[in-house]
Amino acid sequence: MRTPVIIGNWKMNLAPSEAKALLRELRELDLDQSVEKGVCVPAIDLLIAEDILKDSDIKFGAQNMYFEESGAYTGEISPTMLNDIKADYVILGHSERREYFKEDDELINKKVLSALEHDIIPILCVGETLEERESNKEEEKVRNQLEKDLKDVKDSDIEKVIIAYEPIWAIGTGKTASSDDADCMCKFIRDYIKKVYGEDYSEKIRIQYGGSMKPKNVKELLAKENIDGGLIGGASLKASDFEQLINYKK
Ligand SMILES: O=C[C@H](O)COP(=O)(O)O
Repeated sequence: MRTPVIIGNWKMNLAPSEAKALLRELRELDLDQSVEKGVCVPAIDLLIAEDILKDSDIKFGAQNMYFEESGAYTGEISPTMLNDIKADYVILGHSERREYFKEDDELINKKVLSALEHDIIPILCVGETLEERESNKEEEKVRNQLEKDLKDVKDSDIEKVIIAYEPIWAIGTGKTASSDDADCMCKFIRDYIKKVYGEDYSEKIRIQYGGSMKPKNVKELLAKENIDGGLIGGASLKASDFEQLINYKK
């Protein structure tokens, strides 16, 4: 039985004063304890998240990191810095990082391996563009990303990874993949893990859906066999929406 996992990705939103207010609101919510939950905040908000969430069961993490531990890498944060503040997660390979910051699979793979080596849970994002979907290339695209981004990830580490299937055309657009299509791609990912790592691991690994997941569609999406949670952008910025998402079983 996989524990559902719902994570907010704040993206480049909420300056420290706003972050403080939302985190304090989140901490006061009555959230379903059977759901793993967390927020991945901008780097400048990480210390605030550590402080405000420390006695709650809401975890937190970063939206990116570099793979080296320290050095002359202006503008980056490292896995050891995330360890120092006990961050639980790091989002890697988000389509916005791939598109706007030209991150390629080789770099993402180094980051995934580094996160695992430092006991930080990587939330690896994969997904196709609209053009790729319209030409029936979504499986090819996602398989290719998985092959490259998970290269050299050991059997003993694979179940720690969370994979987020995020069709790019559904991100921030209000268009959600149908629950059947989302489930079908999450199953495709699970089957890939089964082929490479075996059935045991494929049954344990958690696969999220991301792309305009909202209180109104969360129940239907998470009722699907292969969708174990959500990576939520816009709807994670409002406490009441985040509450409804986490409490989707109620
Ligand atoms: O990481 C989150 C996804 O990009 C989804 O964003 P969204 O919920 O605003 O569509």
